[in-house]
Amino acid sequence: MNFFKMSGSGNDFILVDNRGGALAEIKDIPAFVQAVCRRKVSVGADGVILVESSERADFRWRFFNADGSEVEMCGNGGRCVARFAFLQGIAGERMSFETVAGIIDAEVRGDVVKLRLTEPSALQADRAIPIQDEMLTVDSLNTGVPHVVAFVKDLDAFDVFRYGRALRYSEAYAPAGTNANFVTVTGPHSLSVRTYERGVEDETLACGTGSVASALAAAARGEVTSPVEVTVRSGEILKIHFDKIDGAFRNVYLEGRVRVVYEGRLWEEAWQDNGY
Ligand SMILES: N[C@@H](CCC[C@H](N)C(=O)O)C(=O)O
Repeated sequence: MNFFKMSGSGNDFILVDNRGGALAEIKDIPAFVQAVCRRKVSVGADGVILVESSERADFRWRFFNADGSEVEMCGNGGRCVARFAFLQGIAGERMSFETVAGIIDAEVRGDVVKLRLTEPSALQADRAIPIQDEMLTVDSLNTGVPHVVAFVKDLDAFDVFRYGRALRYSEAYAPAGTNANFVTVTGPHSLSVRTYERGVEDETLACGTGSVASALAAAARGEVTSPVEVTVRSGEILKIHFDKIDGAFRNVYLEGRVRVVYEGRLWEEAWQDNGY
């Protein structure tokens, strides 16, 4: 099975063109995803992206987190799949693709990809969530997948794993759970963000929809205005553009660099008997 390994600002993915049935022999796709995403004994990735045919857009995708869960959307994965589709001749520089969250428009310019995301949900501000013996105040919104955003003073020293995991499994967000973003505002158009991702169950080096959620939460507080540059854990910068119309966020774009790491052929040993 041929595949690409790509990185969207540090969020890394395995991409397979499944339009011709490359995965037809795989009976349990979530188990396959868990196996190939396992680092050190297989390819290793934060998720797997399957490109399939669509009657409504240039293609449709299925997006799986590393734990095998299939979710509605992924911003960095969406940027990777757009460049993949362009490089593979599946779509031109401007394209649209179908996701569970809705149709996403994308534009590829060299290694920079810009997505127009679906409309975000209304933001719910200042909810106090109990975490062991403390309360953490968060904003929440859905930018394709669910996110909470907490503003913190010392982002480098912050225990993203501990608080992120507690929020992800908090009863307040059950049963779906949530991704959790920790944010410091660094200027009127800039933020630093660290994200604990549901389905990876760890901090990742970048999260596109999380960066967007963070920018919108900061804008709702009047701390930033569009465009917003978000520095993610990898050190790369994601650019977020949006309009704020009567208090609601519209025309939300996510832009940044996408790297093709390698292309190759998966051997069966990549997903068989490697611990799953
Ligand atoms: N990394 C992604 C988000 C992927 C999905 C997320 N882990 C979830 O389960 O909601 C992004 O770049 O947006």
